[in-house]
Amino acid sequence: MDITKITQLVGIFTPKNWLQNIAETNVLETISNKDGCVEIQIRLPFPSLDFEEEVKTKLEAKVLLMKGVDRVNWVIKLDVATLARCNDAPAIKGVKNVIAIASGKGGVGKSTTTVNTALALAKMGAKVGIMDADIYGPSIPLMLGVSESRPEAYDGNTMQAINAHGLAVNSIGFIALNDQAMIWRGPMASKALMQLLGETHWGELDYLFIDMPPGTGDIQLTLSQNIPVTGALIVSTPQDVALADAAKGISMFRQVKVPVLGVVENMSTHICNNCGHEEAIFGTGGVTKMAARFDTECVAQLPLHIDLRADIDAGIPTVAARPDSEFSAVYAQLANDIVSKMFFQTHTISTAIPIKLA
Ligand SMILES: Nc1ncnc2c1ncn2[C@@H]1O[C@H](COP(=O)(O)OP(=O)(O)OP(=O)(O)O)[C@@H](O)[C@H]1O
Repeated sequence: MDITKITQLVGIFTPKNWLQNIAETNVLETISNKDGCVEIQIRLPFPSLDFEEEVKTKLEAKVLLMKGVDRVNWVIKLDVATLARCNDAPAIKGVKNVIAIASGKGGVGKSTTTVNTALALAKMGAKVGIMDADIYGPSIPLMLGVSESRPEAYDGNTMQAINAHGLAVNSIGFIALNDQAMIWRGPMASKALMQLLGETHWGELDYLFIDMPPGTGDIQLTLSQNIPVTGALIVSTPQDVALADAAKGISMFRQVKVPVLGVVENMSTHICNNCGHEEAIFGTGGVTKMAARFDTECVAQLPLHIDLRADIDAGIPTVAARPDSEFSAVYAQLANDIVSKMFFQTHTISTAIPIKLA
């Protein structure tokens, strides 16, 4: 059995991006052969469905054709890389990477996308958290079924994030009750949100999602400038009014040099629960066209469907409630695409000593 040949095959069956970066990613740890069993050890720098489908299956088939090989044993370890933060912002303690989820317009499904994508990533083996920074409607606790919980003190300076469906969660809604946050002036709101981010004990996280307040005003601009993000994901419906605001969101992130990972088209079509008829009630192709105009892409399309709404209202988002549904598959692909895009778009850094944010 020729180990060099297997190493070459790893390169051949590695998807485009992986191939270019194979040396840099050090994906392949060791290959050994004992009594006809080839053991291939892989260390993945981000969770990847593509690896499983595009590399593992094809590679295994080829290796099994080699003389003297009768089985392949895979040892796949996930060791998520810490990626460069925009503007070299200081890290949040324990958090490797931060993804901001934003929308120009309210009510387009930003929080629904956040919880389902975060759950999909956690299912792929990553340690994931969500910070709900939506001062106008902090809905994450409700969507994850923990609206009655309150974070407890971790030490004198920090709060312990709440565990919901395996995600570490904190929300401005836990802290500012009775719509108090909505009436905060810009600087007050930004300060409170930065404090919440820095004074939460998140534990060890590979990815922290930030559910941003909708809009592109002072608060959103200050946050996108100060939160140590790796990338931002925009959510929009295909409706013209939402698209115009989503475009403003892209421009805002670009202005503060935050890479935009793409745009999710939510409520892409309406699927009738009775007859399955699909109708583009908000128009078609809007997000793809707008994204192309802004030199980015539509990364996922989710229909308007009663299950997505009902699951969220019951506090068990679809990815947790219906793991085998077609919606869960779309969220898994979305999670896969954004983490791989982030990895290949920027560079890995060593885990920096965090500086207190607040
Ligand atoms: N694809 C979908 N199918 C069915 N219902 C959806 C879908 N996406 C979102 N919803 C529902 O639409 C409502 C608004 O969604 P959500 O709270 O996620 O939007 P948002 O953009 O975060 O709102 P805001 O930030 O303004 O509070 C929720 O009741 C949610 O359950």
